[in-house]
Amino acid sequence: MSPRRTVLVINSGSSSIKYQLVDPDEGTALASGLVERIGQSEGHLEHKTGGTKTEKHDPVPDHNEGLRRVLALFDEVGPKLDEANIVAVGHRVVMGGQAYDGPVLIDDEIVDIVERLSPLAPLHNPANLTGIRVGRELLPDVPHVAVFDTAFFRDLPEDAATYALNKEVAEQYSVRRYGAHGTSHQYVSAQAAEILGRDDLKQIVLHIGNGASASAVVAGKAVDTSMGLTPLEGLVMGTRTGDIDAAVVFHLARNAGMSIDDIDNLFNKRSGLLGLAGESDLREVHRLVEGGDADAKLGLAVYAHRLRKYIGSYAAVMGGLDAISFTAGVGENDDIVRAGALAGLEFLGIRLDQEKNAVRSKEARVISTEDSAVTVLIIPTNEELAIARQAMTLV
Ligand SMILES: Nc1ncnc2c1ncn2[C@@H]1O[C@H](COP(=O)(O)OP(=O)(O)O)[C@@H](O)[C@H]1O
Ligand SMILES: CC(=O)OP(=O)(O)O
Ligand SMILES: [Mg+2]
Repeated sequence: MSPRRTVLVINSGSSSIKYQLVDPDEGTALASGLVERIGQSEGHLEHKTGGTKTEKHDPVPDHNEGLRRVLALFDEVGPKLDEANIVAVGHRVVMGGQAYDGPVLIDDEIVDIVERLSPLAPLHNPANLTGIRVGRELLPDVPHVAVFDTAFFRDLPEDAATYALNKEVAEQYSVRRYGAHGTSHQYVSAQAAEILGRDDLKQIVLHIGNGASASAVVAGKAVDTSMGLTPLEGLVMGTRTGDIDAAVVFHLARNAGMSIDDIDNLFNKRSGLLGLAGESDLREVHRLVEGGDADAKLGLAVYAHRLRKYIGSYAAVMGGLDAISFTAGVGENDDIVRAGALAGLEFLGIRLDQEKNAVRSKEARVISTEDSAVTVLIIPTNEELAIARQAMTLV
């Protein structure tokens, strides 16, 4: 029997680093963890392996140091990386522009390209790049592979990908809709097709985490998605506005004396649920709602309203709808958000089974009624496994 092969997957994100040591053949994680509160006075590092969890609370100044600590923890607690038979390191990269519809082996040129694309994912690509740089430095003898969030959306139909912006300006500055979270949308839509035993589905995937996006997928191909030039467009998110009239930018620049950077920061980091309710985490928002907080109640209503709007519009884009899948931190765990997103959509053939919706489980499952024309599912995403398997195709 050949020894077990593993892939180290690094998701160096906007505000955290998540990682997994994956067995791509078995589909299991041998170790996983995250670094949070990077740059704050107290950091949080969590490393899980073989049923044990190690936690640290030392400050983590930046992503570079965070990743070094992670690799040191593997050495300290295990599994030892030099004994893990790592055949590839897979890196999540949010923005790959129009160039990639699949994974690529990372060399210096790819590093340059990821850097040049940073203006199109300013919160994500610089952090992804740090992960790649430190990873290549500390693990120089294994191939490193970039798996782009945008790859699944590279071939969106032109009418969905094009903004009604002056053509010359759009072309000169690469302004179009690229989407994001594609690795998750691809993984979850494939799972839904497998569970339902159909490869011709018209389906909607709702990836609702801190960042949140919706996609419309027909027979395995993405035909629309809610994130655009950057991961700011679309759904209401933890701290991001999602869709907003672009004229709000002109208004604030002219009348509130805000600079472009101020407005960027406002839209990306101080808006969404945080801006409406004072909390970005749904668990906190629900706690406030239970206490009678009117801002939190409105925040939650705006959040659900946007989800309903996307479901309706994607049913129209696809000319029908067979399945809706909820995934990511909120989608997998929050029955109130799921019910709110589907409320009043019975006319589309969507009937949520309230009891099934309330069950807590880590398993993929159907939560619509037997007689619902549209099957509603919860499908836990596994971006790390999807990245590991894509990386394996190149090594
Ligand atoms: N039990 C839960 N109930 C409701 N929401 C939850 C629960 N657990 C996590 N969440 C939500 O999931 C979010 C994180 O989702 P995740 O997919 O991990 O996001 P990201 O990858 O963008 O960091 C949290 O901010 C919180 O709002
Ligand atoms: C693209 C994006 O929004 O990613 P995340 O949800 O990890 O912030
Ligand atoms: Mg995520």
